[in-house]
Amino acid sequence: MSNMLELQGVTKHYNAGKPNEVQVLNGVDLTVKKGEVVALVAPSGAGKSTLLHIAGMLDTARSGRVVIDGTDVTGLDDTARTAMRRGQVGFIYQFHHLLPEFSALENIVLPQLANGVSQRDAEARALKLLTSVGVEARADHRPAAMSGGEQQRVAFCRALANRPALLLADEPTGNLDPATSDRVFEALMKVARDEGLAALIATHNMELAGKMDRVLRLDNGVLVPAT
Ligand SMILES: Nc1ncnc2c1ncn2[C@@H]1O[C@H](COP(=O)(O)OP(=O)(O)OP(=O)(O)O)[C@@H](O)[C@H]1O
Repeated sequence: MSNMLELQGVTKHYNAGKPNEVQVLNGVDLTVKKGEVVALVAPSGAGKSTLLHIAGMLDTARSGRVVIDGTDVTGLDDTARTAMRRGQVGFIYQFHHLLPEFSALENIVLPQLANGVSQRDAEARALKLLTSVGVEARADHRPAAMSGGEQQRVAFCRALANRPALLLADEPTGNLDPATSDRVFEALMKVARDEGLAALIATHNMELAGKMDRVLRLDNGVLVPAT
């Protein structure tokens, strides 16, 4: 299996050099292979979001290397990083961030149109994704007319709309009740498997973490296998 995401010796400090300096990442090494779903667990404030932002090129490390699908993105300029992110990375957050004035289907179609896909192909892809997570009956609903679990499944479809190779998720089921969280997670795993994604999923839920291929814990700024 090929490596989709590699972090080598990644460090991150906030307010570097100031009295309120916070050292969050102290040399993170990580490899996620194509088709592998990895759980990231840690107490609140340990640096999970920081790590996901660096892995997804939304933030930069102080030192170390980030390699996505064989490309070292560490030294890329903003334009190249944005292009790489749009093409390769899908994000899901705790809150869905769907566009409120558009339907579920349109929320998944729009990022594809922005990427040059035809309306017809974008709609076909959107419907296929909605069907695979069991919310195709809500295709014409706006986010406000869907349940939290449905909204989150749509957000998941949107993250996958442009066929990213890497999925990064920050507490994707953190806002849902346990039964809904399980359902959304099962859908997420199924599609991740079907599409051969590499995924790094931060969660506080150890039961869900245990269903992934590997569980890593962020401990004092480094990643260790969770026991
Ligand atoms: N822009 C910033 N400036 C200064 N400190 C920051 C900044 N962003 C995050 N931090 C600090 O860095 C640490 C890690 O934050 P981060 O959001 O990555 O943690 P987390 O593990 O995702 O937490 P949670 O589970 O609560 O979301 C925290 O102590 C936080 O206060």
